Amino acid sequence: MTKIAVLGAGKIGEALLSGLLSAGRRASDLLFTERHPQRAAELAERYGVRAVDVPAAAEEADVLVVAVKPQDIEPLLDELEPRLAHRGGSDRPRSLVVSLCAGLPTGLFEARLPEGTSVVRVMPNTPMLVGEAMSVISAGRHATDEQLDLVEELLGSVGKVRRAPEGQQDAVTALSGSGPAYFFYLVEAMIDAGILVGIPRAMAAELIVQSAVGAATMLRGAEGHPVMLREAVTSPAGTTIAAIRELEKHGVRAALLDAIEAARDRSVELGRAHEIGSTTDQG
Ligand SMILES: NC(=O)C1=CN([C@@H]2O[C@H](COP(=O)(O)OP(=O)(O)OC[C@H]3O[C@@H](n4cnc5c(N)ncnc54)[C@H](O)[C@@H]3O)[C@@H](O)[C@H]2O)C=CC1
Ligand SMILES: O=C(O)[C@@H]1CCC=N1
Repeated sequence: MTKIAVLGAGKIGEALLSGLLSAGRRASDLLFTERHPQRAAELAERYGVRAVDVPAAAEEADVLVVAVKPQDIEPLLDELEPRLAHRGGSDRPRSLVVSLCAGLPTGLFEARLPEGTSVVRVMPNTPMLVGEAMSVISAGRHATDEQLDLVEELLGSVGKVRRAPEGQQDAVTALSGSGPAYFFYLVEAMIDAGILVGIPRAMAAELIVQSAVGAATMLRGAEGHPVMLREAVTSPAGTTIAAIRELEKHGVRAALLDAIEAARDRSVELGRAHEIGSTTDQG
């Protein structure tokens, strides 16, 4: 069985470990590294997965999933490079490197890791925790079709997967990578509105969350385009159109366009901060 090591077990790293276990992968086929010992101990206890250091991960794993913040990538690459070079000298195939890092191009990994290292860039999202991730994958220069198939299979066990050219990854990051946060933000604001119109918080939360689940299920089903679904809720001289007028007046649609464009731009900036010779802020 393919052995997978998650390098950096924060929010998305944990979501991946948890999702792979729920999908039936054996704990003994998973490893992780985590620089905070207390966090490492908690996760090892919770999931029964072994915490190791980077050299052990590079030695044992077939797939190395990089899940540290883009700002933390440099020291990790420094640590990984000699280990992958060492493994390249043995009979075993070199590990496949899968990056989940927002903004970082496959070219960065290829430039910093031993010549010929296969890299796949992935933008997942946190619904991976419940087997409902949306992941978009792009091959680096040396990744083979078989390696891309392997990554697709891995991520397919924790949600939906699409392939896209790497040039689209910054936009993808802004849409589906960050996307769950926009929905959580909306739900939070709608619950507050429930309080404003006199509904107790717990009940407001139940009404809104179930409406979100129902709406998402309809969107995913055969029912059609979001405009048609919205029109079906919007009665002449009714309540919904009164609300929509306010949303339009407050520029919510324009705010979403600007927000997603800003997220795309930030992803590009995170990548640029790691260009060779760059002195720009990496935060
Ligand atoms: N949180 C999200 O919704 C998504 C995050 N991502 C990407 O995933 C990556 C991780 O994001 P989060 O999980 O949110 O961040 P996080 O900060 O929760 O997790 C990163 C973890 O890596 C550990 N770490 C840092 N350097 C390390 C090293 N050298 N060795 C071992 N462990 C190390 C940190 O202690 C931390 O626990 C980022 O690059 C982000 O762009 C991608 C898609 C969605
Ligand atoms: O906010 C971020 O930078 C990460 C990438 C996509 C979602 N979370």
